Amino acid sequence: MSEVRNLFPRERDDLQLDKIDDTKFNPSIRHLFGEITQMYLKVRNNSEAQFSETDCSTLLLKIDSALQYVWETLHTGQWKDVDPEWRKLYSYVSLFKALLCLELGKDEDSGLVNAIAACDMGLIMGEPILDGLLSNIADSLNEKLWKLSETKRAIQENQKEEEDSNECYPQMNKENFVETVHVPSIEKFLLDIMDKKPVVITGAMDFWPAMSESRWSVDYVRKVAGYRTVPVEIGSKYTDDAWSQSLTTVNEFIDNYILTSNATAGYLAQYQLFQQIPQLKKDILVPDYCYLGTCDDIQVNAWFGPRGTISPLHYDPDHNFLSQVVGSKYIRLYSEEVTASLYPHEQHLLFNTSQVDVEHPDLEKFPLFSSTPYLETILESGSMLYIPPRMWHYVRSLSTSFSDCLRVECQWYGIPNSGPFRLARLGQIREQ
Ligand SMILES: O=C(O)CCC(=O)C(=O)O
Ligand SMILES: [Fe+2]
Repeated sequence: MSEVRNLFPRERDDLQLDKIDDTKFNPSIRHLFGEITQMYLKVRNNSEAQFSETDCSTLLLKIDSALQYVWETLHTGQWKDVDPEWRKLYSYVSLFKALLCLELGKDEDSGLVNAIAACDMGLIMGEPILDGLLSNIADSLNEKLWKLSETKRAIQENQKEEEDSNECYPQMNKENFVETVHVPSIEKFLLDIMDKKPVVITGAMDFWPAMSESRWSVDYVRKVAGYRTVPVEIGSKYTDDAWSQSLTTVNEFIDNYILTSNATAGYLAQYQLFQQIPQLKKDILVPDYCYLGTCDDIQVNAWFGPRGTISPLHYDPDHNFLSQVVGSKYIRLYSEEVTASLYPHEQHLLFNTSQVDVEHPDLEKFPLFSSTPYLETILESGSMLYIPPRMWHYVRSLSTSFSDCLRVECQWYGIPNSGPFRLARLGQIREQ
């Protein structure tokens, strides 16, 4: 375990605390942070004689109250307005907590699991610090736990048997099919496709490591990320009242929602998993089409879930390359011009989402919907769907599915789905 412990900064200077502007904090939290930092350095330098187990527990209490205080601040007002200094503070305190968890856990699995959870909370809620240190620590610990569990693990079957799923296939009309193009040239993409129409692009993912020998099996995801904490959406769609979000480990998510038929859907949705677990990013190759815009900010979001997840009809501001790695999805597309016939929500946080349940529309309430033209496709593993900015899309998974969505020119248009996770979307973050 000492190699993981060695990843934690040892000296005050190594912590680069000068990069954090603590004048943004009130005196009590500044004082608490100073105290915690000092204690962390003592623990890190292994001054066992001076630092007993009781001291460690006291430190943990201080750390937890600091985290709680910062959490409150992070959840006040809109996510986009949160001062990055508070997020950095959250990351530092999470780093200190991770070391404490290892110390208190005495190298038992539970200590490692708690340490990973601390790092992940820092990654989800915080700002990157110290060159991705939280990510590196969590990655090393995950690998350790995976190796430890290998000896205990019974041979597990990889995939749940998918029951005969014909009835979940939609009735489709050939005339509405989205055009399919096999690896279009850059010129063709630029002149005929970009900003103009959606197309299914085949062949562009053939060399993705993620696609080789079905690399992205459930077992692989467990290996790379099993013990990592991620936000998941619970409930079939984010417009439902019963919809909520929770934080869970990838292993728990797989056990409870992917490998078990569950009455409530769980969806690891629109999440920047690759920022949190950069190792997974090596498995995908961003296609050249993504570099054609004026902006090179490419965001990769993961969508991992069982059969039956639904993303209600909505639009996003970016060019989107929805790339299907595992399984298949039914997708319906409507152009921006027909927006009025799609009855967008009036609530300001949902203005980019239609009120219509696409496959079971209430035509008395939404009469224009039935005659509104659309395109549709079943996106299969190995294909990517180009969705132009502001084109409406509805997505339902037809099997266990893993998609990566590559977004280009992500800009803040006030569209509320760019929060730490989609908590921000429904205004569940308290307004001041
Ligand atoms: O795959 C899904 O469930 C939704 C995908 C989506 O909305 C997007 O990539 O923008
Ligand atoms: Fe979308």
